[in-house]
Amino acid sequence: MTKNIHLYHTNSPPAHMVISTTQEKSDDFVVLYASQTGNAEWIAKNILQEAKERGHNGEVYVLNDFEKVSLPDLRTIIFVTSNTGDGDPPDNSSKFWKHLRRNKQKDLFARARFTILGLGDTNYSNFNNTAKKLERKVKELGGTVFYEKGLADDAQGLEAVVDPWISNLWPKLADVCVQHTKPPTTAEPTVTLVADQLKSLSVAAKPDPDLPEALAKYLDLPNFLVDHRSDTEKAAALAATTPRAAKHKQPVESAPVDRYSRKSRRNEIPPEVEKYLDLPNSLVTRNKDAASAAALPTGHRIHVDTTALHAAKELTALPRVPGVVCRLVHVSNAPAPAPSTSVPSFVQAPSPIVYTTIRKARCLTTPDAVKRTLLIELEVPRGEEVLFEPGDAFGVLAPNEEGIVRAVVRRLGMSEKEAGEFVYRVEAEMEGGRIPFLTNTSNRSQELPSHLQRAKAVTVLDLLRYGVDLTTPPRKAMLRILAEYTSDAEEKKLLLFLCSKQGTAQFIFLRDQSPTLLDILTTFPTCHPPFQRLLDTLPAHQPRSYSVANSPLAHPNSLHFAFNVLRYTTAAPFNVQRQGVATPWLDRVAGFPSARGITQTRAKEVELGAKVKVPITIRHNAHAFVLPLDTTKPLILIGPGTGVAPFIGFLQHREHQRRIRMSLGGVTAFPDRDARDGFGDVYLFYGCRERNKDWLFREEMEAFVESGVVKVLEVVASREVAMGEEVEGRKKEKYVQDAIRRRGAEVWGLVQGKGGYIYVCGDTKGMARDVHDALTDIVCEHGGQTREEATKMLTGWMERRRYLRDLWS
Ligand SMILES: Cc1cc2nc3c(=O)[nH]c(=O)nc-3n(C[C@H](O)[C@H](O)[C@H](O)COP(=O)(O)O)c2cc1C
Repeated sequence: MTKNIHLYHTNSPPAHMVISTTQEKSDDFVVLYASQTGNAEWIAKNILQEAKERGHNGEVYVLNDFEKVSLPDLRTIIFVTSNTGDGDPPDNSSKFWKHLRRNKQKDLFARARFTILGLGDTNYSNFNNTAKKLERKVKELGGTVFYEKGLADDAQGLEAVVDPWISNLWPKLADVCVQHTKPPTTAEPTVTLVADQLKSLSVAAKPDPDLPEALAKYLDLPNFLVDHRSDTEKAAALAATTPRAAKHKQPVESAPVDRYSRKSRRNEIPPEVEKYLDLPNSLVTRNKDAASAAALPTGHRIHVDTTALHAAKELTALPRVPGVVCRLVHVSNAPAPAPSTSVPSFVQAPSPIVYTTIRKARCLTTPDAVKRTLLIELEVPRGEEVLFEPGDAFGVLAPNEEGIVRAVVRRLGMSEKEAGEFVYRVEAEMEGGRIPFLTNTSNRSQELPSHLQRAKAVTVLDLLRYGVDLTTPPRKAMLRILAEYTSDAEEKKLLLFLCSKQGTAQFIFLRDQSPTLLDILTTFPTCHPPFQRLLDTLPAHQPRSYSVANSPLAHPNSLHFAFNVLRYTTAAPFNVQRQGVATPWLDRVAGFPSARGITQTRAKEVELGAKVKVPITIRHNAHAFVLPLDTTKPLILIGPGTGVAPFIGFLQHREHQRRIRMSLGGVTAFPDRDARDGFGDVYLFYGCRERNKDWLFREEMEAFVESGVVKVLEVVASREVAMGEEVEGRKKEKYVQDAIRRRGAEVWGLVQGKGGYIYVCGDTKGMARDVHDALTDIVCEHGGQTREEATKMLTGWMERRRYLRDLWS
């Protein structure tokens, strides 16, 4: 049902009777957002909340809910949109975009003044394509821009653009939209630093046992903040500045240890109680994880250079403290959840979750390869139907690592019982003077972040395992919230510094260290946020997407996929071990030995039978990264590393199509052609580091060449080439784009002469751009076009879906 939001002052005529003038202020506004992984949603809701605090009336909707407002009647719109795929709009705006494509109303936005905040990533060549496209479209349909769009870059940290863009939005919004109440004075826009307080931040000389060796040499540099002081020294320094805070920060050495304190009670059961534990109805439960508690990860301390903090007299441009949104309500009569390996029901997936089993796992690289790549074959259970075609992807719903989950629980001071047995409901907060997002109070749960809206009976452990992202570096808003719960004045100041203008460089430096939530909490030991407050700002935990590497014609009930196991060490001098979420989990559940003890050769296969369940959700290809229907079209497949995985599916498919046609005696979908001529040439460009270590799918590729499915296979190995090495007077090829350039005349002939299709798949960092440049060169050289014409031609191929890319970073 269409809901008309109020567009005019109460004594104004209804919208459809009013001829708008550009000067006239609208009574309210809407924020329309599209978000794939939650950033745009979070920002959109925060914009609305702050606007309300500033006296504006407004509402927020996901773009696919556009029918809840009447688009032609909207007067002031703030769009916030991210991207997915190759500059494509997020899934939750697909209906809206379809509506725009079909729309016949040329003046759909004639009354609207609008602005756009785009969230993108410069690792992708179509940077912020959706925001740019949206702006063009809304202008075409009559909309006028009231504030220049902002294009934020996730590669640099969204905040660098988002924060100033939002700050500058307010006066512009006030020009076009009525402020019904006077905005309250915003709390704490600036923190003034007292010189004396800053002294306590200087570096002391005692080495920190946690400090990576490589860092030691920096310790004597002024202002490199690694705090080596003992707790006594710290407390003394603190007492000198803030007597109240010092009370909370007793030096460990001098504090009497109260073994019955709330804190020690959690991990230690007094011996006198121990003997009663096995009695039925004992009030104290044995902490089964007590023994392993010591083995939980402790988190890494992050490092911050405080030179700029010392130089600053004040901290400015601090984000406002985000509003309280989530409340955790204990559902007292709910039964404790049974232990389960299934994904909790509150988790929303784009398609129904299917529990597959791992049938086979194979390591595709040798133990000395730089990356470790696994191929996993999942079996879809009988009775479940998973329809897919080569080029589709699916999401794996892996939980956050259990050790990190438990360590966060411990760090937040929750007991095992509170976290694992108590059942909670996540509700939208109603109290504390918060201004609700929605005027219609009947469906308050919509104010919650989408990923928590169905959390009606959950445990804290399940929220931490499947609900929230614990590994993405924190947003500034998160640090701002954490500052509110930090008792030590120095730590608090440092948190505020990191979210301030003066701390911009250090915030970027912090992101480069890829800290997890646990690392942040470890770095700021006096920070004790309530768990529900973290729910307000932690991003949604996401299924991890993988391309299907098989054809349903070859393996109808299986899904194969290949991936690099993500484990790495951060750049020197930090050298911190990090790992991804889903790939180490898959590595473990697939039954391989741990990464440290890799012994298997690339040939080793693990047959697992039906032991392990992997929950998946199919994501159909929104951007048509699938084979063309006409099999006579030539294919140019470019996929270095695991980017080749979908092409293995393509080629299996082609192989089976050929077999089927042959077995039918050459009867094709195009009866005028003989089956043998019914398939276009296939060129496969593949890149690896060293052929004998990480040439993935080597046997398969060679077999495709043998059977004639692939006409040309080019394999380029980047680490087999020394700097500037030449062969026959030419630079030796290192990357796929080098081989593409060498075969430029053929590529041009296949695409332009025979209507061929180009597919590019893989990691975006540079590769997609380099391949794009090589293709531009080919069009110039072999097609006789200028660079500008070549760029236009490639854009045309993209629009006609003859040049397709499936990229990730
Ligand atoms: C699979 C994937 C594809 C993406 N494609 C693009 C792209 O083509 N262009 C771009 O500017 N940003 C791209 N991005 C970056 C997102 O727009 C950016 O990370 C944004 O912050 C995500 O916001 P959201 O959580 O609201 O979806 C992509 C991100 C992912 C994960």
